[in-house]
Amino acid sequence: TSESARNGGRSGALSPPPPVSEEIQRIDVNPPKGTRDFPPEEMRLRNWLFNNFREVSRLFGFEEVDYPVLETEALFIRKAGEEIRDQLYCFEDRGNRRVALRPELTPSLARLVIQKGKSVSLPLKWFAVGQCWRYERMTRGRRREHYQWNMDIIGVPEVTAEAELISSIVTFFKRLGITASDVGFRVSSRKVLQEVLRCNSIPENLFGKVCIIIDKIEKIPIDVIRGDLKSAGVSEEAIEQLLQVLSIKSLTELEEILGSAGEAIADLKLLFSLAEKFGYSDWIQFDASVVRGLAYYTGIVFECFDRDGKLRAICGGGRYDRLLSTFGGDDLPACGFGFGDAVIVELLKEKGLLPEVNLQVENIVCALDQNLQGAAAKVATILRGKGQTVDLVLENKPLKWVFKRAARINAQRLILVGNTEWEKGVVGVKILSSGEQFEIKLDELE
Ligand SMILES: Nc1ccc(Br)nc1
Repeated sequence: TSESARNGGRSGALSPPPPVSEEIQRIDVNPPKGTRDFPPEEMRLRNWLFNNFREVSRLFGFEEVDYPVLETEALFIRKAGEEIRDQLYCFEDRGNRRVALRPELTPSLARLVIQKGKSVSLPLKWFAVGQCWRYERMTRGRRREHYQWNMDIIGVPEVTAEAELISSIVTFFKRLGITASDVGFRVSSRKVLQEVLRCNSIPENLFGKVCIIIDKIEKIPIDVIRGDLKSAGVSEEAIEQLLQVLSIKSLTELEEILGSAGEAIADLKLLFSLAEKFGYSDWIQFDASVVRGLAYYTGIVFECFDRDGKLRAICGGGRYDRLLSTFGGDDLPACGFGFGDAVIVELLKEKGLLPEVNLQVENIVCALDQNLQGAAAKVATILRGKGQTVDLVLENKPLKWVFKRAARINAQRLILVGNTEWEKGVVGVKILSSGEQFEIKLDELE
């Protein structure tokens, strides 16, 4: 007919086939460079990890918060030469606003605390698990996103806050089977550097920049460190004193050099005595070379390392008492940590501690005849109403197929809805592990 002729010989077709030149190109089905998909198995491991983050946070009485992954770029513009700034995933949006995918969560926390102002009572104990981003120009194949667990205490100037945070991380490690033989915390205080800079009349506004330069001390040659410090405006004498304090190996030695009057010594001595009370003395050690790579830390800083020395820092944190005022808010004492989702998984693999997180369904429900699909749906609904997990077979499939699916989803029992049984008000049950088979009344199902 003329219609079928118009449709390339296919009668009834609604529209002509696309002209050959508009063939649909297959899109790249991989996620964007540096990002990950989480298919079911990977998502089960991620949920297991994040549930441990959340359970520890709950044990410590922390409240969960969250913020947009997209923030104004200004929140992350700091002039201390941090890597996190160099790799900011920033762009101009369609409203010509400068925005950025957050590289960390702490500035968002500071923004929300300022926004809440006097309406929140201190101390705040907040936690978040959020995706953070970076954009590295030369894509060394490194990831551009990861998830970070953060716990922060706002409003507590005492070192008890830092001691509590380290305790929460130790609690997390213990839950996963990680011990003080596997990992340790290197602890110091930036007040050590602050006291050296003050003694040498180095302007306070250089403090952040000096810390960022010193944080690279194990990654770049010492002469480059000296050069960078000199260019930043630090005197030769101050540079030598800085490098000297960084090599101090004990609190006793530190006290000899700085004297016992300074805040740095007092904070560190209190932290180590609290560690004793919390029961995690075996997990922490003083290490004057720890500065951490974020400009806003002002006091205690710590990072967790694997004792085999194979991995990057597992987590890190510290006190940041002056962050809020950098956003125009009133300063509040604050401390917190960030714990990424990548290195910890590498550590668990190393230690053989990755959990078996298999899919587990209690029931697979199947109609033996197509006319019983409604009955099967009713059985599934009854079970689900009792809190049972149910995989309902949605198509007319042979039993062989059903048994294969039952095995794949690791179902505990197969519920068969057949005509004869249904007329008697019962269903067939097969316990898949034992093969035991029986009938049961609908209202006795549980
Ligand atoms: N800050 C940051 C963000 C994303 C990744 Br991956 N690593 C560090």
